[in-house]
Amino acid sequence: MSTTTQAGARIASASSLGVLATLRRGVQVSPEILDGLWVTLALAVAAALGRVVVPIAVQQTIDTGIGAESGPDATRVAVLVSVAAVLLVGAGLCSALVNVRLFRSTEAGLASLRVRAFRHVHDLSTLTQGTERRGALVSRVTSDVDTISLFVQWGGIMLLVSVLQIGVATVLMAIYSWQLTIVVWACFVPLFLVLRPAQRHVNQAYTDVRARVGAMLGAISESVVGAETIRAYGVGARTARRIDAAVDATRGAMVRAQKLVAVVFSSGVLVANLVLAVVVVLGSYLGVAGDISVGQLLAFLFLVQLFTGPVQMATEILNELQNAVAGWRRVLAVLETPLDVVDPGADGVVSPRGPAHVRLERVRFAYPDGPEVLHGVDLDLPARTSVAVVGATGSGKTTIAKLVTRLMDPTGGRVLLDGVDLREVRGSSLRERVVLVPQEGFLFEGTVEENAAYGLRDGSASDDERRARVAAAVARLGLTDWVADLPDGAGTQVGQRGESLSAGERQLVALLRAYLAEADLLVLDEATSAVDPAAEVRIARALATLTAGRSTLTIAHRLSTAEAADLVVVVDAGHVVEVGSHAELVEADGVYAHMHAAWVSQTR
Ligand SMILES: Nc1ncnc2c1ncn2[C@@H]1O[C@H](COP(=O)(O)OP(=O)(O)OP(=O)(O)O)[C@@H](O)[C@H]1O
Repeated sequence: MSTTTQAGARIASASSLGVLATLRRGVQVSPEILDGLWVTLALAVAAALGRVVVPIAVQQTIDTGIGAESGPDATRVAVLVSVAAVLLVGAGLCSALVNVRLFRSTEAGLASLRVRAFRHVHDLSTLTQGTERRGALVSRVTSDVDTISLFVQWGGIMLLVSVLQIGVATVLMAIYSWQLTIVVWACFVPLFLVLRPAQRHVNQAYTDVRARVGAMLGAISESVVGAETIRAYGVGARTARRIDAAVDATRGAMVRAQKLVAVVFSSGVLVANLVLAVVVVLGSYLGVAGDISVGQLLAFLFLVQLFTGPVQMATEILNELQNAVAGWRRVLAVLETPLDVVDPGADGVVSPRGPAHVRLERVRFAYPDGPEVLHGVDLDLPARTSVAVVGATGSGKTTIAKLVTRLMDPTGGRVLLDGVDLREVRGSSLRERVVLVPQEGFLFEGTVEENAAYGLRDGSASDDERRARVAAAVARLGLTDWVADLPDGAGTQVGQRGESLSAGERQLVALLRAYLAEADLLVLDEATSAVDPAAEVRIARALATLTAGRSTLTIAHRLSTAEAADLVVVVDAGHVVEVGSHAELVEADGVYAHMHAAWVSQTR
């Protein structure tokens, strides 16, 4: 047994790009974030410049107003204060505008990122989706995008303003006293050097946090979806323990990340206070020596605070940045996961409607990371024929059905629809011609009628048309009595996932849906859930009408279905071992004949 390829791409836990490459790629994916960036930047520069108004005003007021050589000059003080007030109001306005503009552009960018990530998740085959827990996948499109939004709207602008503020403060400080400026930088440079490796640890810690949050959401959503089974088997305590462990792991990861951030933050505060003390002492000496005026020293102290503020904030910004980069990496990993079932789109062949003929040629298949489960299957399913696939559990029947409906592609060989490889058929055309009716059709919250109408291909049909077509299908499948007996007829609510209906009723809705789809080939995974005899008769009658004159491939769990089929295909451990009519196969006295004999002796 040799497997050359494997089906389904795995969704990586995170993209492997570095911080800058992640940001660059993130912006490429959501270019709306950059909309009007230059104006926003100009406003941010104005807002940052506004921050030095106070130190300059203080210095000017003291040195040239109050402490003027010719005595205090009240007019000059008044002018200085008025100009400073106007500039401060202007800077405040710029700052508000920056926030509004950033909020608008990032929300637009992130909304489109969410939509794109969701579409991509949707386009991934069920096989690829299955490589990650559903809840964790949802968290990539929701909470991971939120972390990006937090950073871009707050951290991003703070980063920008901080860098500008440090630059402007440095220039002004150097004008007042280059000696003290060197001292300030000399104290902060080591801090920057320490921050760099710390940043890598914080980065790792936040990647861990995002992964744990995803795992936690996965565990929680699984326990909500599987609530009935959990209750039925009384495994609530075990499930609770699993969730507790996931919550605890998330808490642990967060605490670890926050501890790192706290250490970095405290060292920033410590250095900032140290610098202020050093500047006061050295500044006093320089003042006595006549190298700096009182106004300049006071202004310098203000500037030191302007300088240290962003440096301390840098740790918090770093925090947000790491969180955002970790989130961005996880979202990008989804977008970078290649589609394994690629729709050729407009380049694809439009398969003409009419009786469908399917051929499988040397089809091989292996699930991701699994052994080969189909070993070179050859099969011819003529048009307008009802085919029943039978075989032991795990023999590969469902796998064949998924390949014929192109929920996944074979890892070897090809599946042909009217002579054309399914990989070359346009997705919309394939969906029009081939419909899979799963054992348990998923019902959406809504009415019986709305759920049946999911089968309709014409999305533009009006409500009245839809209602009329559903009613016609109900009549055609002989379900008028059943619908009339429902509490609100076709308008009866099915509840979440159809849980207000019985298993048999859910099957009827699924059959209505399949009938409305008007497919040329129906692939039916026969329901195994037992229903009462009356429902059984109703389902059988509806099925007979649904399949009449159509090509059908049924995964038969009951041999009565095989008895009624035109052709029976027997699958055993990934090989097709017999093909023929029921009578022929019984006559041949092979695998099928023995299965049938065993079944007859048990049931009749
Ligand atoms: N998603 C999956 N990932 C990995 N292995 C899988 C997956 N689905 C099925 N398999 C394996 O592939 C083999 C064939 O499975 P398949 O579902 O086609 O069997 P089946 O004949 O339809 O069985 P049943 O009658 O129980 O539905 C089995 O060994 C099964 O364990």
